[in-house]
Amino acid sequence: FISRSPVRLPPAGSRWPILNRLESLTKGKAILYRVYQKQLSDNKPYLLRGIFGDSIVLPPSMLEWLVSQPESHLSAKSAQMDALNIPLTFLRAEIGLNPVHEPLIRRNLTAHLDQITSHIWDEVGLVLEELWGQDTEVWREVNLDYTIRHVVARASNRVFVGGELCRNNDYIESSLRYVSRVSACGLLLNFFPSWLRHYLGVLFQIPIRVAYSQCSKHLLPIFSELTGSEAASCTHLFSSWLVNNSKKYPLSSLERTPDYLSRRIMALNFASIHTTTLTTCNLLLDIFSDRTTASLLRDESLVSSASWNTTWNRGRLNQMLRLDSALRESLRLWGLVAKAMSRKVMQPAGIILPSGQRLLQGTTVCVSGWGLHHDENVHQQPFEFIHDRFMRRSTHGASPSQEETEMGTSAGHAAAETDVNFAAWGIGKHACPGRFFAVDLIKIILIHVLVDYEVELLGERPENMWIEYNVIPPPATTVSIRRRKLSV
Ligand code: HEM
Repeated sequence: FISRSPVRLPPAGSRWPILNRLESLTKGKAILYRVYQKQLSDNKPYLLRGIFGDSIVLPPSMLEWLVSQPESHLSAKSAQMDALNIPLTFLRAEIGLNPVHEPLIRRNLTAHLDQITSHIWDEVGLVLEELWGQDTEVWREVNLDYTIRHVVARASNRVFVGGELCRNNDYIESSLRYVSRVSACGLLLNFFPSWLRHYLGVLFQIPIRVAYSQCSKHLLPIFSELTGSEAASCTHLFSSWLVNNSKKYPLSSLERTPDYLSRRIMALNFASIHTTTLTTCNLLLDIFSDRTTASLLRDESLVSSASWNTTWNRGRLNQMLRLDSALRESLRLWGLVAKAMSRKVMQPAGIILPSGQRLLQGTTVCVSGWGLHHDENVHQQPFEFIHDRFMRRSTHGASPSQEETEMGTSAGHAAAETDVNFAAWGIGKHACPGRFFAVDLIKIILIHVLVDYEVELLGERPENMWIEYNVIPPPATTVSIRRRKLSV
């Protein structure tokens, strides 16, 4: 039986929409988990009301169906554009509507990771030294979110725009301001009805415009130079791939101007800085809350340093199976996808779910990523951080082959792998294209911290914060650190 009319779905929390929205502010985790548990037995979709908008949570059994739907039926792009009001906050809708930077991330960035590993290694070392210092005697208290955010911004921009600009403080500070203003304004606009957002958007855009103009002061000359030359030469920089490929992709002449190309770099900054910072902070908090884990991971880093010396490539990073597993485990516990794989119904006639219910055009659907990642039928002790949970074959006997190591594909699950029980990167064709870069960058940051610094163990893992259905490490968390003495 297929229902042709939209069906009223059971609400995920209280029956009163307003109470439900307010509840979502503080009880997002509980609501998502409860819905998931109910869905394991009743297999029904639920209506999830939130302060930033409503969506339908599909049962885990419909995950594969969700992934298999074409973009013309269930659109990931439109859901992303709506969630952050991208046409208003990115200032130019084309950047979101025509995301040519995505194939460049998939092809060029991922293909060049081997060559850029050593640049990222150097940059992370430099910026950590600036922010965490070189004093081997005195302990100092550093704010984790602030310092890691700067490390991520510098190292990412080393690859996006090169060594000179990434070390320009004004550019990095303006980029960080741009990124946080886009997220804050994008989310805040969701408080208002859609007809009002367009008008309010003009006001909300002012601080974003100011931050962008501060960034573009630095970016425009780079793109003017690159677009003026025959072929942008540097093969390791995203900005040159963008210019070299701008004729290949369907870009209007306007979109090929330095201004639009600069805006694409800011879109990359937006995609990479928050996500990578929060993931790195979560991992650091997980590791430094447990003495044994911290010491096992440090030992692994030291063994790697002893056998690879100064060589930095992906083979080296992929061999650090313990660190790889710890990262995947931290993403499982705290992944930014508590509400995962949001998609918007595009067809005017709506869409019919496998359960026979019809959802109207414009509805947003998702799955409970939090439930999926904490399902005890899939993961034993799902609320515990077990750093070697995903450790691959070499520890259980056979060593992975050289090829498997280099590809990061030896049996088990590598941190960047997607699968139906792991939604931290999304699943299917919209799975995060920057995940291979992000994983390498996070590992490099961790190795620097483990080898170069002493970090005082945290008494217990600081509680993460829930803001509606989003979970983040507490931004005020500090850790006590000092530089390690060089062992002679
Ligand atoms: C630890 C860091 C990161 C996490 C946890 C993360 C997570 C995600 C997730 C969950 C999605 C949505 C997938 C979906 O809807 O199915 C996504 C999409 C995306 N991410 Fe990442 N990401 C990270 C880093 C990055 C970096 C460094 C870049 C760029 C270099 C990037 C670029 C993108 C882009 C362009 C998309 C949109 C893909 C599409 O819609 O087809 N991400 N990411």
